[in-house]
Amino acid sequence: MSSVEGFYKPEGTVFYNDGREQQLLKFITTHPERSAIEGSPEAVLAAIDEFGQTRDFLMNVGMHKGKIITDLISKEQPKTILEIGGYVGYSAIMFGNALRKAGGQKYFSLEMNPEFASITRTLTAIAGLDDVVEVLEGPCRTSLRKLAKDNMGVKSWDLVFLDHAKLSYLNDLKLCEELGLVAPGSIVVADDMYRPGNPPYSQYVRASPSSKTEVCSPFVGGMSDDCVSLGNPSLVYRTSLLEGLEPTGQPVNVPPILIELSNV
Ligand SMILES: C[S@@+](CC[C@H](N)C(=O)[O-])C[C@H]1O[C@@H](n2cnc3c(N)ncnc32)[C@H](O)[C@@H]1O
Repeated sequence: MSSVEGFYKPEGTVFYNDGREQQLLKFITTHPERSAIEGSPEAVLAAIDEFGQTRDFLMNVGMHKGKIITDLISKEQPKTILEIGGYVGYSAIMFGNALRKAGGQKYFSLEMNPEFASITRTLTAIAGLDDVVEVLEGPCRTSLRKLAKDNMGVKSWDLVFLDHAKLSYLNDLKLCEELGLVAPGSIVVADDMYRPGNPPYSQYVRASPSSKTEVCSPFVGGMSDDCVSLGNPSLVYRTSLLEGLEPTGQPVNVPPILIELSNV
């Protein structure tokens, strides 16, 4: 399978955690342009894209969908961004850079795989963003509780980017709501809303407080157990679906609706 010029290699059946992430790290740290890459988020992103285009597919948000979100960051000027699902740091570098340019302060990236978290730390340091981007390693539900407890100077997050296990989006958004990490004024961006799609998530962010309360009744006001979150049914989102291209390019028969933007 060959890649289309400017696009990543096709995804394949096995598409991560098969050694390619370590190969990416080596590719960047031994890159012939290494001295030019140092301290430049744009050059690190270009080198990651070069790997995706010439060596192996990477499950990054990619430059096309990424631009939708960097434009949003420039427009909305969040001070804080929380990302769930960091992988090797592509989105943390792209959005952490946009956050810094917009005058923001803190980008937290939650990643449960220790090897991926370590690669993100190394690549964000090479990009010169280690003062902005902080990686929290471990399952996100543990990290979210830690963030809420420690406060980190941030009560609720201005922008939350969901890009981890799609089936967990809704339960983890509800935990963010319960913990007050998502509150009025927050923007929630959810990736991959067409492929593979996420009907329970989409229905929830469009539902009225009364219908959400009805579903939770009689437990509203109580906290969830460790596994299942009830959320905060009183929150109302203004929601829109945005179109973007996958890093591999867009197959003609797949509608390109990929990102869901929800303002509380
Ligand atoms: C699609 S990748 C993220 C890509 C990244 N946002 C980017 O665009 O560069 C999804 C990541 O979420 C992580 N992940 C999945 N479930 C998680 C969880 N419960 N807690 C933390 N990380 C999780 C995976 O290990 C994987 O690295």
